[in-house]
Amino acid sequence: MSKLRVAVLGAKGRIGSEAVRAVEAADDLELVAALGRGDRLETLADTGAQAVVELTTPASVMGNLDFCLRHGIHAVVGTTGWTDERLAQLTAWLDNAPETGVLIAPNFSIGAVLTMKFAEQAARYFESAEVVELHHPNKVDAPSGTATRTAQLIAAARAKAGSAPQPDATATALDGARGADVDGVPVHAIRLRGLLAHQEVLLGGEGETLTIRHDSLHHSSFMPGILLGVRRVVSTPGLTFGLEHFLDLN
Ligand SMILES: NC(=O)C1=CN([C@@H]2O[C@H](COP(=O)(O)OP(=O)(O)OC[C@H]3O[C@@H](n4cnc5c(N)ncnc54)[C@H](OP(=O)(O)O)[C@@H]3O)[C@@H](O)[C@H]2O)C=CC1
Ligand SMILES: O=C(O)C1=N[C@H](C(=O)O)C[C@H](O)C1
Repeated sequence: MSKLRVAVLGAKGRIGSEAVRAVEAADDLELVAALGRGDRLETLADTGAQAVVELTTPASVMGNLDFCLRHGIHAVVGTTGWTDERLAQLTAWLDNAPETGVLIAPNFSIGAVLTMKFAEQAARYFESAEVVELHHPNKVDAPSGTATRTAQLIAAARAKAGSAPQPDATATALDGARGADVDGVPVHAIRLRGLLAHQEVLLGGEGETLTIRHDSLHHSSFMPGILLGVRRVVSTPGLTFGLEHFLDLN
């Protein structure tokens, strides 16, 4: 059977360089291009790439996806910075490329995906929910894509259950003291040398709290999810948001 032809964008970055090694090591995949900033995107078409792994920056991702979709190249996207406006633009591009698939995964690690799932399940049982994400200090965006998605899932679950607004008597606060407000869920971002990617979801009810914590200790934690995404996206046209859709979670 012929190997799936895969390219990595952001190939010299922290996660991109690990993804290059993971694709090279996979028996069923062939790395046909490993591109960094300034490299010609035409290389993707020239090398016959069938799927791209996009691991660049929020400033670069849209231009790269525009090129991929105009050339019918499937994409697995780990890059963060997704807004409603960006998703609408991507959906419009996909409408013109109905056979092409795009997976956007706020987090490729199984533990982080489960953290989001557990938080979503637990949200309606607690009065209070806050998210704390902790990352290496080289990260350019805050809060993290994972924390934003987690807060959105919590907020949607609370809204569906008819939960009351969260209790919070704060009357005065320094800017940022209560974190970023993501659909009514406070999200706090910590940047600390020595860390990689970590998250705590804190839930509070009468007389009890529940803390769900996940730690990515090495970029290798993201690789099984990236490889699964590549294998599945080529037969999944349209937009898939979240790796959970490619996992057998119920
Ligand atoms: N979904 C997930 O599970 C994960 C997602 N991420 C996300 O992936 C992204 C990358 O993270 P990280 O590796 O830490 O960041 P890095 O800054 O280490 O890597 C990004 C790389 O992309 C390069 N780059 C920038 N623009 C382009 C372009 N147009 N074409 C090709 N390459 C480009 C950068 O080059 P230069 O240095 O010259 O700017 C850099 O080498 C972030 O958005 C991060 O949040 C990270 C880990 C896990
Ligand atoms: O920049 C990172 O490192 C990470 N980015 C993603 C995010 O913003 O959620 C995933 C993971 O947290 C690592």
